[in-house]
Amino acid sequence: MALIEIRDVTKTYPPARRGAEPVHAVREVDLSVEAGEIVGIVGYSGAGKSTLVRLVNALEPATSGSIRVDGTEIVGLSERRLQQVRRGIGMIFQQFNLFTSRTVYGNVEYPLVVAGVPREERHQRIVELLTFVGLADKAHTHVEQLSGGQKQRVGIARALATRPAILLADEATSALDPETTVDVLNLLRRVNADLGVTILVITHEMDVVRSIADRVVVMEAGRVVEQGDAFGVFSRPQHPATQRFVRTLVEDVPDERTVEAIRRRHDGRLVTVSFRDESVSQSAVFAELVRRDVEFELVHGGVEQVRGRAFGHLTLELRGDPARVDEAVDAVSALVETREVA
Ligand SMILES: Nc1ncnc2c1ncn2[C@@H]1O[C@H](COP(=O)(O)OP(=O)(O)OP(=O)(O)O)[C@@H](O)[C@H]1O
Repeated sequence: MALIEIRDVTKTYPPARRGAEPVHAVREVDLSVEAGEIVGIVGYSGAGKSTLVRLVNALEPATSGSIRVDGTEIVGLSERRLQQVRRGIGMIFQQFNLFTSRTVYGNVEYPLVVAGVPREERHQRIVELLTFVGLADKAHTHVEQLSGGQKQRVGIARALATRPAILLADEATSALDPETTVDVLNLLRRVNADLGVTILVITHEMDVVRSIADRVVVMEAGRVVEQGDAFGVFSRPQHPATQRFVRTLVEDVPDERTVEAIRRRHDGRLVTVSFRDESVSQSAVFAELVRRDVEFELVHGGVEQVRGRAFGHLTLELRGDPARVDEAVDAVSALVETREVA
């Protein structure tokens, strides 16, 4: 059985005032998360991501449906039992939510004190955690003196203190600069690989999902509109919301207006080459062109990597002897998906 099983879950908030409509924050969501996975949940603001996370860690009750965490049904569970379930779930936030008046040590110690861990054992655990997140030398620094990236490391150490099986990261890198984001994502990857923690990453940044998620779940207006393994979702996005997200990373095939603009500067034959299979490299495609003396220029698009596999679309202008260009297009079409641009 999956570590987290969400079945037909709906969360409806009552109308804010009389005569207003109720808010359907999460609607009929089905989602399974296997132990050891890193799952990225993406969606624009208001899609229902944070609400879904609050339902999973039982900060709020679902209106209907079933949520099982490690086999325990949490919908309708008593507060006392919910506390036990919550202990198995760590959480990190965009704004870190640390105690600013305490030291790094004090922040990581807090959940251990709450869990009743004796002082000596607490100390060992804190040293171990701070070493793991690379802050052993900052134990006695006040968190307000730390950089954003360091604060999130403290957040991660604190979230892991009681050895949860699940870590929920709600926009955990959204307040960080790109370089620090990479560091924190690398740390999360180690949390997953070395400690076996299952991670749910909630974000509106596709780049974050691309670099860390095994599986992607796309939400819109409270619903899960698409989900699948990361490469599949990135290389063949089906839902318009997913397509919009993927376009934030790589350009799609050119639309009509783009083609018009390209045509103003390029009168050669235009072909879009789509990379959706890691076994074919760009250089293999280019070699087919070069071999036939076909000159080519990249006029639109780009290729990105997800977990080491390339995806994306390149629109090329091809010039040369027409028969050789035909031959080259046939050869390239045998390798990858191609499309003539009218
Ligand atoms: N406590 C609440 N009471 C009423 N409506 C709420 C409450 N919490 C969230 N909502 C509404 O539910 C919808 C989903 O919000 P949610 O915060 O889950 O979205 P999100 O995808 O996490 O977006 P963001 O990243 O902006 O937080 C929104 O329309 C929001 O206004």
